[in-house]
Amino acid sequence: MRIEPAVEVTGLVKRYGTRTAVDGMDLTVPRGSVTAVLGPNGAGKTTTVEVCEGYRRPDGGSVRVLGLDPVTQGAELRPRIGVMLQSGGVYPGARAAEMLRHAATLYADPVAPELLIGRLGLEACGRTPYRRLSGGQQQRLALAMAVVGRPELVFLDEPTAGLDPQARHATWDLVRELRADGVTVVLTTHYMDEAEQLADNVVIIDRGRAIAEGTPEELCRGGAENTLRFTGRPGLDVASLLNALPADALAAELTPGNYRIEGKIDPQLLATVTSWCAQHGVLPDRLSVERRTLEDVFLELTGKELRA
Ligand SMILES: Nc1ncnc2c1ncn2[C@@H]1O[C@H](COP(=O)(O)OP(=O)(O)OP(=O)(O)O)[C@@H](O)[C@H]1O
Repeated sequence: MRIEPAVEVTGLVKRYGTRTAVDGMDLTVPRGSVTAVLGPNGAGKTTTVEVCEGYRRPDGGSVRVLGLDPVTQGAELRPRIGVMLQSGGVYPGARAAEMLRHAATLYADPVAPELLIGRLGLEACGRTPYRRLSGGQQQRLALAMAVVGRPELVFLDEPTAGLDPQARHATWDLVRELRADGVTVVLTTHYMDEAEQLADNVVIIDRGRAIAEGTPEELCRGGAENTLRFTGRPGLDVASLLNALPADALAAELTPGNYRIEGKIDPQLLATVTSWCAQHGVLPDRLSVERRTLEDVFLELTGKELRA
């Protein structure tokens, strides 16, 4: 028997006036997984997630969330999902702890609000009105609100954007616990390490469609196993470097001053590169042999860095 995915988006189209924000999106989120949706600014991540949450009506295609249509069956769906929006949706004068306690009363079997307040380091701001919380505190409160009802499925839109490292790790731990409890998590993120750390499944989207999907390992497996990277002055003569390398090697200046060589990276190739650098008066300020990362895959597929 086919186990129905938590989210199944097929051929989704969403327009804002004449602008097509989502243009034939296919997205499947298996139950119990953490799925990270990665994409450059404006790729359509938030719009896709908002359609799944029932906040926006699709202009085409089909969307099923926990087997339900978010538009026509929203009332049935909403109590079963948790939503953390990028911003808004909150009365600015309400106090943090009151809001969370109130949210908890709306559910049959909520998580104790005090537990979440402790876990997310919000103890100091329980009596603070929402509008006076720092950006990071507002975000952690939004996360607490999203999970307080013990949802089956949680949507987190850039949950750790702008958080300090401690709050970021607290958020990651919470996501791992949700997953261990069988909760399905869909998160959008600009952080590759977040996707690598948390996601079972990564979907890369660009210009309103999914362009690649798989586990982080699967996505990184294609192409060369190792890369050699170095940082030097921008605009080095890559064609000349390529001439010095074995025929099957690739070299590119990925972003100004950041060079990458792919191929069979062995001690001989390393010596060739450093000798080329010496001949051209280049002292790399960083030189390393690394595995291909999600960032590389992303850059190859979209031609863009996540954060410009
Ligand atoms: N309410 C709106 N009205 C008009 N255009 C919109 C609206 N919301 C989004 N857009 C446009 O739709 C496109 C997709 O936006 P969306 O916010 O879904 O992308 P995103 O991938 O979440 O981007 P980001 O990473 O910057 O949050 C963008 O071109 C954006 O300018």
